[in-house]
Amino acid sequence: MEICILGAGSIGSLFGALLAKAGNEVTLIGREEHVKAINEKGLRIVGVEEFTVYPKAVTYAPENEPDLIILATKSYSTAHALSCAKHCIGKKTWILSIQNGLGNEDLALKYTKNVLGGITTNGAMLEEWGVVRWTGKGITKIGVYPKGKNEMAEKVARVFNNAGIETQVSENIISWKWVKALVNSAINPVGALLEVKNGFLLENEYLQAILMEIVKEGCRVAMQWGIEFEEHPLEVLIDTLERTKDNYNSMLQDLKRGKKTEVDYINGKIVEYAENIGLSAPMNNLLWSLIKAKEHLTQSK
Ligand SMILES: NC(=O)C1=CN([C@@H]2O[C@H](COP(=O)(O)OP(=O)(O)OC[C@H]3O[C@@H](n4cnc5c(N)ncnc54)[C@H](O)[C@@H]3O)[C@@H](O)[C@H]2O)C=CC1
Ligand SMILES: CC(C)(CO)C(=O)C(=O)O
Repeated sequence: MEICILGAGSIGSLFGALLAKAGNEVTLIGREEHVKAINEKGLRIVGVEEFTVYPKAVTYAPENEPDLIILATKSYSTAHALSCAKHCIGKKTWILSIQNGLGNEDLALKYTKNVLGGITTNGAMLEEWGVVRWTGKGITKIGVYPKGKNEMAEKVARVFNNAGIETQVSENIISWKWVKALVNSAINPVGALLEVKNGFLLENEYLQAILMEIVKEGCRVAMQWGIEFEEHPLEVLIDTLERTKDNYNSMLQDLKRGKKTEVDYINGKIVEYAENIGLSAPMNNLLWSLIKAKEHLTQSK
């Protein structure tokens, strides 16, 4: 399969490397320094598996129209990335988002109806230009966005599974995007504000109760939008905390690096969806504001 990774950073490079290793025609589209390192020395994966591949790497989307574009930028870069790559979104091209947050697939729908939604619990971190650490093996769920399944979703899942990316097809992928967003809406801002590992949020009785109330607030919004959960978000919350107890969450990592976070596309989106139907989401609103304030604090240092 001919695949473009739009936003080849941590998770995008990991998926691109595994897909290239399995013989797919992969083009990574990413930052100049990372692209230069890959073209000079190849893309090296360390951690869960260790290998080096030599995929095509460019800083600008090529003219050819791939079978699949994997959207792997941070959510705040999605709109710009799609506008830069619109010339390679052909009639046969499908776009799959493996991003956290809500709304990325809706942005892709502005360019094509061929959109797959996705979530992944694989972990990846760019260690240095050209080198990505696969920090944790997880599972990936994909499906026609917002709901449904078709031959392309099944085909992409086969290609991913053949490449060692454990993948399941869901007929209700939007519910899984919401489950991930609800879990992130609790773990990420609270862990970021307290600057603690995910495991502390689980062990501390006060914090566990607060996280559950945050998730319940988001659940009420989701259900008003007709979202039907295949697994209850509270169960996924506890499972995630147990599975990632040694992690500093990505929002805290972004703040530590003085970077923007994805809070606008997690807690911010939950507030937006609530207000669109006349509800309020006060806990998400408070966390959204606190993280925005902390972004200003860390970016001004
Ligand atoms: N890193 C991880 O373990 C996981 C990340 N995710 C999600 O996946 C998404 C990506 O996360 P990371 O890979 O960690 O972020 P990252 O910041 O490591 O990678 C994103 C890359 O996109 C590039 N980019 C931005 N705009 C671009 C454009 N217009 N054209 C080409 N490249 C562009 C950036 O330079 C950056 O290298 C986020 O939504 C994140 O929440 C989900 C699961 C796990
Ligand atoms: C699941 C979790 C919370 C793992 O840390 C994550 O997705 C993140 O850090 O963004």
